[in-house]
Amino acid sequence: MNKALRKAVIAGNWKMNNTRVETKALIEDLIPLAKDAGCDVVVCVPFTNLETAVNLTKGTNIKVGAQNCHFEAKGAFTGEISASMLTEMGVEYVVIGHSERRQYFGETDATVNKRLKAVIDAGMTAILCVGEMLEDRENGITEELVAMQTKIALGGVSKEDLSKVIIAYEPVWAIGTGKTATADQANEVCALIRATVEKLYDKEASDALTIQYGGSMNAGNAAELLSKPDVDGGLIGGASLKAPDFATIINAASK
Ligand SMILES: O=C(CO)COP(=O)(O)O
Repeated sequence: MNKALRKAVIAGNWKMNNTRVETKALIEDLIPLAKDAGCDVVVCVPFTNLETAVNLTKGTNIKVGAQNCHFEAKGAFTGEISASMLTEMGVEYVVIGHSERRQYFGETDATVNKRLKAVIDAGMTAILCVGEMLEDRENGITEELVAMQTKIALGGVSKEDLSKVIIAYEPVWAIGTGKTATADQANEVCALIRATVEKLYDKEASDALTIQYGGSMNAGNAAELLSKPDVDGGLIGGASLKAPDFATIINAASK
C-alpha cells in the first residue's frame, strides 16, 4: 500500500510542560493554525490539563492524548491513572512506553505491553514509542533492539486491534538534544519496524500502520523527514510547545 493511503499523524508530546492557563493559551493559538490540516493532529498534555484541552478542542480537528496510562482498571496504585478515567474525559490517544518512562520510571517492555493492551481495550489509540540509546546504536544492535521492543509491546495484540496502534520511532539520542536522526536513518528504522510488524501479522497490517519519527523534529527539518516513504508522521516534543512551529510541522505532513 502506498504511503499516501496511510494516515499521517502529527502528535505533540508536551511532556511535563504547561499549566492550565498556559494550555488554554497554546491551544487557542493552535486551533486556527491547524484547522485546515491535511493530517491528524493530536496534543498529548499532562493529566491535569486533559479536561481543559478536551473542552477547548471540541468541534475542532485537534484530538487530545495522555502521556501514560496504567494497565489495571482500578485499585491500590498510588499516583496512577486508569484507561477508563481517560476515556470518561474524552481522551482518544495515549503515549505508551516513552523512553523517558523507560529511563526514569522503570517501565519495561513487559509493562509497556500491558499498558498498550489496556489502552486498546478501552477503545483509545496507543502511540507506542520504541527506540535505541546511543550506546545501542554504537554497538550495532539498533535493529535487534527495536524489533524486540516492537514484538514484546505487541504481544497478544490482534491484527484487528493493531488499527488502534501507532508506532513512534524515537532514537533516545535524538530526544531533546537538537541532534536529529538523518531522514535516511529515520526511514531505515521505520522501515525495519514495518517489516517486523509484517512478520508478526501480514503485509496488509504493516502497510496500514502509521509509523512516526520523533526526536528533535522541528519546523526546519520536518519536511525532509516526512518526505521519506516509511515516515508517516511525527511525535514532537519541544517544537510542539510553540504553536507556529507545530503548525509548520502539521503543514509539512499535510497532503
Ligand atoms: O520525545 C519526544 C517526543 O515524544 C521528542 O522530543 P523533542 O522533539 O523535544 O526532541
